This record gives sequence, C-alpha cells and structure tokens, in this order.
Amino acid sequence: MTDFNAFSDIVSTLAGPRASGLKVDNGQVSFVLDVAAMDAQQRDELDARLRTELQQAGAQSVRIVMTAERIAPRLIAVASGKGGVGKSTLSTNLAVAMALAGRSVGLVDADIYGPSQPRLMGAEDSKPEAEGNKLFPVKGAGGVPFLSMGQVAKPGQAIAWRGPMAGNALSQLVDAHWGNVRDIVVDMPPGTGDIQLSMIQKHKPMGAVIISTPQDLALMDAARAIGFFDTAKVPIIGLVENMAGYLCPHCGEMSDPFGSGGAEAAAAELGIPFLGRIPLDIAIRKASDAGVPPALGEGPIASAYGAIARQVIDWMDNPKAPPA
Ligand SMILES: Nc1ncnc2c1ncn2[C@@H]1O[C@H](COP(=O)(O)OP(=O)(O)OP(=O)(O)O)[C@@H](O)[C@H]1O
Repeated sequence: MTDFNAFSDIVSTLAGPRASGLKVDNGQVSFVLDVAAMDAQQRDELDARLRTELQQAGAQSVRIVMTAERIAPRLIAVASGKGGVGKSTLSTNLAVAMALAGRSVGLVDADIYGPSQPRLMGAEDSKPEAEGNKLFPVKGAGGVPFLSMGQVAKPGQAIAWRGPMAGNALSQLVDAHWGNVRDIVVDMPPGTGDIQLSMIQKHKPMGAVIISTPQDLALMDAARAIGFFDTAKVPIIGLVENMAGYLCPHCGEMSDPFGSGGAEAAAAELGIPFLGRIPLDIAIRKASDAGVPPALGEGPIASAYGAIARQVIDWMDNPKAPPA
C-alpha cells in the first residue's frame, strides 16, 4: 500500500466525511476537517488520534485545517458603570473558572484606560506574535489565551482615542488567531460612553455581566450600565456584587464597609439575575497583583468565582433573546 493510501485509510476511518482535500507531499500530510457541531473535547480528541495514528504510519508532519476555526468565537462582555469596582479582576477569574469548567475560553482586555490583564494573567513579559496584521494570543494564567490593549497601544496613547479608533483596536484583538477558542470574555472599559458603544456595536457580545460594589452610587452606575446594554440590544446575563463584606484577618469579625446585599436587591428590582457575591478580601488583591488568579486556588473565593462561571456557562448554552 502506498503512503497515500495508508494515510487516506486512517483519515477516513477516524474522520469519515468530515475530512476532505487530503494531500501527501514528502511525508507531509494535510487535510481539512469539518468540526462543526463538535464540542472542544471531541475536536481535541479527534485531532490527537488523527495525529498519533498518522505519525505512527510514517507521516513526518500533520497539518489539520479545522473549518470551525472560521466560526467567530462568542463574546461575553464584563462591564461596570464606573471604574475601580473590580471588573478586570472578575474578568480574569471568570475566564479562568470557565476554563477549569472545561470551556475553550480566551480573554480580551479592551480596557483602554487601564489595561491590567497582562499583570492579572501573570504574563507581563509576554508579547503577542503576529502574522501580518493578525495577532497570536499569549498564554496566561490557567493556560487561558489572552490579548490586551496594553500589548497593542503605547501607555497613555489610548486615552485620546475616539469611538471608531477604540472599535478598530478591539477588532485587532478579537479577530486574532484564536484557534479552538469558542468563548471570549471581554474586559470592557468602565463606563457607558461613546467608546463603549462603538465597541459594542462593532463586536456585538452574546451577553453582558455587570459588576458593582454594594454602594448606592455604584449601584446607580450599574443600573446605567444595564440600561446601556438594553439600548444596545445586548442581553444581560446578570449582576455580580464585589467587595461585599470584609472579613477582618485579625479579629475574624465580618463588617460591611460598602454595605452588603445592595446589588442583589437592585438586581431583583431591575429584573435581572443575581450571579453572586465576592467578599472584600485582601488575599484577592495580593494574588491578583502577583498574577495568580484566586479562581485557580481552593476555598470559598475560588468557589464563588466557580459558581459565577457555571451560571455564565449555563446562560451561554441556553441564551436569552436580546431585549426587544
Ligand atoms: N473582592 C475584592 N477584594 C479585594 N480587593 C479587590 C477585590 N476585587 C478587586 N480588588 C482590587 O481592587 C482594585 C481594583 O480592581 P480592578 O482593577 O479589577 O477594578 P476595575 O473595575 O477593573 O478597575 P478599572 O476601572 O481601573 O479598570 C485592584 O487592586 C484589585 O486587586
């Protein structure tokens, strides 16, 4: 049997009609694989089996072009009405917790005012490579690939951007070589202005997670963010309350510097799901600053992020219609 026939047998046995365009050139095997309607695990398993068996049969190299790679990943926006409420920290930990739950997930840092994901993902020194204009995401904490505005814009430069420029910069991050990534968490710039609107209009996210602290003013801002996504016809997945309740590391007493439960009450009033509460905990800031997302650890904080991630995953698997 010629090499071609041997390789062809393996490919058709394992992939059947999903495979097409088999080429063999000097031991280099290439073909197209239609992976539509397969989940990430099935795709990865099939990919691995094909490569192993072809190599065992003598292939020097194997190139598999997956057609589903052309399907654009789905975006989940993480947004806040104002800065400093923990939006970037939630974005990192949501992406990491989704990856731990088995999702093929990436992260885009669209926060042009203060891109912090390279630090939060523990990959400040990694720079993305490019093929022409197209970037390759960098591997961050928990193996989650990510791209950040901080990697494509000079510090301080983006502050002067107008909406269309911000929208184009976001395109560079979203239209990158995401490979098998199916879901991308997008850390949005805080607020509800022109910049955010341009980004949303250009890259319509599948849904939005809003984060707020329990304070009245922060909640008013969160309500504005919810109204903003309603107007842009992007469904709200739910509201997360951050910095709720402070557990004193010295005396063990729980106090509520910003109040507590306000976001849950506000979510009920606004008719949107409440996704959970993350306490104010110095360990979150320390781990985040060190580039080790707390979602990777164990204990109540990791569980809280895990529970939020599960609800986001459930929502993505059963999405709600956008607001009429
Ligand atoms: N639950 C928490 N407990 C303790 N510290 C937290 C918590 N959440 C976030 N922080 C800390 O608060 C600061 C602000 O968080 P983060 O950068 O995530 O906010 P942001 O809303 O994205 O801010 P910005 O608007 O500047 O982008 C960071 O130092 C972060 O480590």
